[in-house]
This record gives sequence, structure tokens and C-alpha cells, in this order.
Amino acid sequence: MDIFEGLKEQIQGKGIKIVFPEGTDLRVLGAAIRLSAEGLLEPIVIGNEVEVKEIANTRGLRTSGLTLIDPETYPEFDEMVAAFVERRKGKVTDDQARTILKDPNYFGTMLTYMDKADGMVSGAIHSTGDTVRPALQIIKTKPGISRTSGAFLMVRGRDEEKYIFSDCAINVNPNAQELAEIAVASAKTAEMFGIDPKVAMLSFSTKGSAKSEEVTKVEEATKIAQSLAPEYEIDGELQFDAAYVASVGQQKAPDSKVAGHATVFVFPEIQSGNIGYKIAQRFGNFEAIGPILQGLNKPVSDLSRGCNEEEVYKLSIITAGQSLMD
Ligand SMILES: CC(C)(COP(=O)(O)OP(=O)(O)OC[C@H]1O[C@@H](n2cnc3c(N)ncnc32)[C@H](O)[C@@H]1OP(=O)(O)O)[C@@H](O)C(=O)NCCC(=O)NCCS
Ligand SMILES: CC(=O)OP(=O)(O)O
Repeated sequence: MDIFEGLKEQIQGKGIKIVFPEGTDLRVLGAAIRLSAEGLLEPIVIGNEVEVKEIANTRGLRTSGLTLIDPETYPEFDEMVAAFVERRKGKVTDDQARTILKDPNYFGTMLTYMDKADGMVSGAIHSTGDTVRPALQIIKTKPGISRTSGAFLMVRGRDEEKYIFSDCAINVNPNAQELAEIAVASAKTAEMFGIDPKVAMLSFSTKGSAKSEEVTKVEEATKIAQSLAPEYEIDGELQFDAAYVASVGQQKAPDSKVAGHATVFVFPEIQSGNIGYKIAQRFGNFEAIGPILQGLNKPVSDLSRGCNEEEVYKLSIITAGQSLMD
């Protein structure tokens, strides 16, 4: 059974509510309507009701399975303002909160925080910063996790090849401790998709073949990650070929249990991570599902603006699946 079929079985009929702040985007609307029609989710779509219905109509779609909410006319807006001011204690006034909460991403994040939704999917028309900042400020990370990070599930073929790439989305230049936490969170994400995590801490050097501050950071992160989670196979620093190709792994890192067999690829900083996943997606024909935000108290997922409707559909299923976990 492919991973999505398994996740669909888990979420089907559970009444999981996912909020979609970008109700005027046809890819998002199409996916939300399909998810509702298949009984997988109860989508909450943010936007002006008339506008959303007109947009759906351009493709002959019906919005009857959706809950449409317009921040401008939301009857519980005052309650939301009070909860936001309380959460951001000392950082926003009541007046500022009224303006900020008209932003659909802040509004959708607050619905999630206030348990009126189980998770949120956005980012088809908003940048990553604008999509995730509300979640970082309001939903925040789970105890013991200092940084959230963005992983991609990379799939090629019918589920035969699947890997986790991270952090491709959030932390611009994580330090060794943060990189170690990202590695452990990514191993956990891999397990959610039935991937046996063998975590490669990527670099341009393999086991000391080059010396630089950047390499030292990855070496240190590897040691920290190994001590944080001895139950996982985590190794580094490894070049991508040493991590992925068995013969090269054997040549460059013969004692490593990860080299040549990696399933989770942890990039040293966001530039290589974001460029790397897009190359695999566009040259390598991998489907890239994500970024899946790891370590938040409730699931919020950020789409790439280049996403298609199928990717919105699949990321929503993952987000609903995350909502059933601790
Ligand atoms: C994610 C990002 C927007 C956060 O940066 P920012 O808006 O400048 O955030 P700030 O540093 O002002 O912090 C805002 C809040 O988020 C928290 N925060 C920031 N980064 C965080 C992280 N990775 N994990 C958890 N919390 C985080 C801060 O602690 C702060 O909380 P507080 O207001 O309660 O004190 C920024 O790191 C970023 O732009 N990353 C790159 C995104 C991107 O363009 N990716 C490429 C496409 S996917
Ligand atoms: C994840 C990502 O790169 O998002 P975007 O393409 O929207 O910048």
C-alpha cells in the first residue's frame, strides 16, 4: 500500500478540520473540495464567501462541503483578539491585534491555536516567512525542541523510492546544536512515512577529507545528534555521493552504517537544502511534498508557491496525519 493510502485510512471519517487561509487560490480550493468530497477532512476555507464561490465556479466546483469563514465578519473575532493579545503578552496591543488578525495566515493560525482547527495548510500564494511566522509566534515548538524546521518527503515512482530532505525551508544557518535537533526531528518524520531512518549529515567533505569551519559544524552536529538519539543510525560528515551511492560510500567511509544507504539527508544550511530539493524535484523527477514543519505544538504546513493541486492535496493529508500524533 502506498504511503498516502495508509495515511488516508488513518484520517478518513475522523472529522479532522484543516484550515486553508488561501481560499481564493484555485489549486487550494480544488484540493479542499476534493478532500471534503472524499471524506478525508472537514476543510475550513478563509475568504470572502462571494469571492470564493465565484472562483470555484470558474471550474464548475461546488463549495457546499466547505466551512467558509471571512475574518471581516467572523462573529468570534473579539474572543480571538483577546486570545492573541494574551499569547503575545506585551508584544501587541488590542488595536494592533485587530489589524494583524485580518491577515489570513494569522487568522488561520489562531483558529488552529484555539482548537477550532486541527492544523493549517498555506503558502501557495504567500512566502514561507509570511506563512510560518504566525505559527512560530503563536503555536510555538514542543517542549525540548528549540527550532522548527522544514522537511520534504521526496518520492519517485509508485512509492519505491522515498527519502526525507531537511531543512530546506526555515533555518537559514543553523548552529551545530540546531542542526543536530533537525537531524533527530527528521528521523522521526521519516518513521511517520514508514522510512527506516538512516541519517546522513551532508557536507562537501567526507570524514575529514576537507577542513573548514563549515565541515567542523557538521562534525559537531553529528556527535550531538548521535548523543541526543542513540537509537537512530546517524553519521557524518558525508558528501551526497558517499551518503547515497553504495560503492562510493564503501570507498569514502567504509566503517559507516549510513554511507551508501542513507534515507534521510540533512543539509548543512538552507541554501544547499532548498537548492538541493528543487534540483531533485525538477531534474530528478521526484515529487517533493512539503515543507512539513517539524516540532510545532500543532501541525502547520507551508506549500511552495510553485505547487500544484495534487501537492496541496497530499500535504493536507500529511498535515491531518500529523494532527493525530502526540
Ligand atoms: C522563518 C523565519 C521567517 C523566521 O524569522 P523572523 O520572522 O525574522 O522571526 P524572528 O526572528 O523575528 O522571530 C519571530 C518569532 O519566531 C521564533 N522563531 C524564529 N525562528 C524560529 C524557528 N526556526 N523555530 C522556532 N521558533 C522560531 C522567534 O523565537 C520569535 O518568537 P517570539 O516573537 O515569540 O519571541 C526566517 O527564519 C526565515 O525567513 N527563514 C527562511 C524562510 C525562507 O525563505 N525559506 C525558503 C523558501 S521555503
Ligand atoms: C519551499 C519553498 O521553496 O517555497 P517557495 O517556492 O514558495 O519559496
